[in-house]
Amino acid sequence: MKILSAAQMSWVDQQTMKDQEVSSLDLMERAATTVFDEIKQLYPRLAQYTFYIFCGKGNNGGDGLVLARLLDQQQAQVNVYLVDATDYSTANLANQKRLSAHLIQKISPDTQVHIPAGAIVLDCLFGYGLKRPLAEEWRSLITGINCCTGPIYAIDMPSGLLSDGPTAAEAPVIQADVVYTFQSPKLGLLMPGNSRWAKAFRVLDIGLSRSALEQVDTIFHYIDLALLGPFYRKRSKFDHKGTFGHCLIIGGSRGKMGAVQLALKAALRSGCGLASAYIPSCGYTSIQTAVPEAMVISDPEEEMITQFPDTRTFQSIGVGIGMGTAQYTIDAFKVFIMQGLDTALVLDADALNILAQDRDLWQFVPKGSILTPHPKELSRILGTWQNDFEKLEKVKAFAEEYQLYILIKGANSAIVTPDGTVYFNSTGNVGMATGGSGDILTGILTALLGQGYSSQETLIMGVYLHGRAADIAVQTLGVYSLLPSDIISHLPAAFLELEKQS
Ligand SMILES: NC(=O)C1=CN([C@@H]2O[C@H](COP(=O)(O)OP(=O)(O)OC[C@H]3O[C@@H](n4cnc5c(N)ncnc54)[C@H](O)[C@@H]3O)[C@@H](O)[C@H]2O)[C@@H](O)CC1
Ligand SMILES: Nc1ncnc2c1ncn2[C@@H]1O[C@H](COP(=O)(O)OP(=O)(O)O)[C@@H](O)[C@H]1O
Ligand SMILES: [K+]
Repeated sequence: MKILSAAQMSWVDQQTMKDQEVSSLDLMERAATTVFDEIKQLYPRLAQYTFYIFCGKGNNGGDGLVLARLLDQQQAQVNVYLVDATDYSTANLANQKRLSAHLIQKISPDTQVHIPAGAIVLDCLFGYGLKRPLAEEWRSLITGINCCTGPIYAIDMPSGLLSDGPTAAEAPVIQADVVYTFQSPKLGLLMPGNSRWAKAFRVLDIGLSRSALEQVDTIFHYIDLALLGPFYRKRSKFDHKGTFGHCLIIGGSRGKMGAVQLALKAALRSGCGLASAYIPSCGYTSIQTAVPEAMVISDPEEEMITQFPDTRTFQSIGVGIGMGTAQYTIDAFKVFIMQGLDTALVLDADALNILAQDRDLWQFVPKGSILTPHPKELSRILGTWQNDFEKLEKVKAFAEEYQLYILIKGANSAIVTPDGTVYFNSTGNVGMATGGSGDILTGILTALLGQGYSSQETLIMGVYLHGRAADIAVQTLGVYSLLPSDIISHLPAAFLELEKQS
């Protein structure tokens, strides 16, 4: 799914009116009705609820006015607070007239509101039309709304949050529990720094012109199952273990051997033909026992890796998890990386930490390799950033300079390719915030790369399935109790969904 900017949304909006011969008013009715359907599903007995609907002067406010009419028709208690203006949009004005006047109360940006307990707030002050951060005069209204005890649903965007650029931490912005955004996710909804304003969002299909959506050119994409379908490979009857690659996980140190176990199990659940590990010798028995399907080569040293194996017979190599940064390991890793390998690697954890200490090493990392840093590892590599948008630019520049694929891990993990394309993940949940989740991802990615998927395909598919397995798992286990190993045990269900869709 494409992620569109405000300007692109506006263009698609205009094209839709032409292509489908509908008016702005029709489109607004359609958009607001999709939100109304969602709200009705959440609160089937609408007549028992009170809604506080805050409307601006543009089309986002127009959506709010339509919603107010639809809710009023279902006997919900409706209170509309409309910002007083002289320049309402045409569709906004038309919808004011279609609503009983006694429901509307005019307010100004500095009005202080008090929302009673139990009321539901619909935020329709500003959508993608917000051009710059809201001025100070809006603070009292926004703060009043944010102080409500009930849920806040934002229409299209939380008001005050910019769709395409950074919003200052201290800016007045609505803190939405759920954002119902139209047709395409907006960048502002995906950035971790904006999470207190957009706690969750849902993309609602409002039937905008397919051909217009296809024509829009963007570097930003949102990963869904449809994106994986075209490159997912079905297996044939005569395939054998040699077809699916021999993957190697290099990592582990005394006390951190579990990382390698998790990665191996995840690799085996992700379809590799053969899986091997290279580890310090203290882990030999535990790995052989815990993962009988895997083969183990051990370093002469007990506690840490002091030399790297000959990797020429492996189709893919994942390096760094649980590996530690003992000087012997650092020295051995440097020799390994400086030999000039011709296979793309999956580099995580301590492999990244070692590389981060010596910028001269990056030139030796094979082109097309995959880096999977979490935020701390990323800052060790790139230094600091002012906001998520600047972080993304820094990652893009680095990915291009060294021709690498970089995954910025977290909620809505972002894949950045060497040509500057960015894919945001749509799966995953906070239950994954437990040590070990990343080791599993390394296993999945190494297995997919070894099966011949390109680095880009590996990342799109691996990151999606990793999160999807966790999403399936939390349906029965919940976010508090989810263990990284539960992600592995639910990988089959995630793969089955993909198999069915393809
Ligand atoms: N295809 C679509 O995308 C559709 C969009 N619709 C709605 O229309 C919205 C966009 O409508 P508009 O373009 O009218 O924009 P908005 O309603 O988001 O806001 C625009 C108004 O806010 C003012 N404004 C912008 N920045 C400001 C600031 N910093 N301080 C004070 N005022 C500011 C503008 O001058 C303008 O009057 C979408 O977010 C969505 O809710 C739907 O009604 C129909 C379908
Ligand atoms: N709140 C969250 N929502 C979605 N995914 C998450 C969340 N927190 C963590 N994850 C995912 O879990 C994994 C954690 O990786 P990482 O921090 O490297 O863990 P570790 O190294 O301890 O195994 C990443 O893939 C990340 O995207
Ligand atoms: K809004």
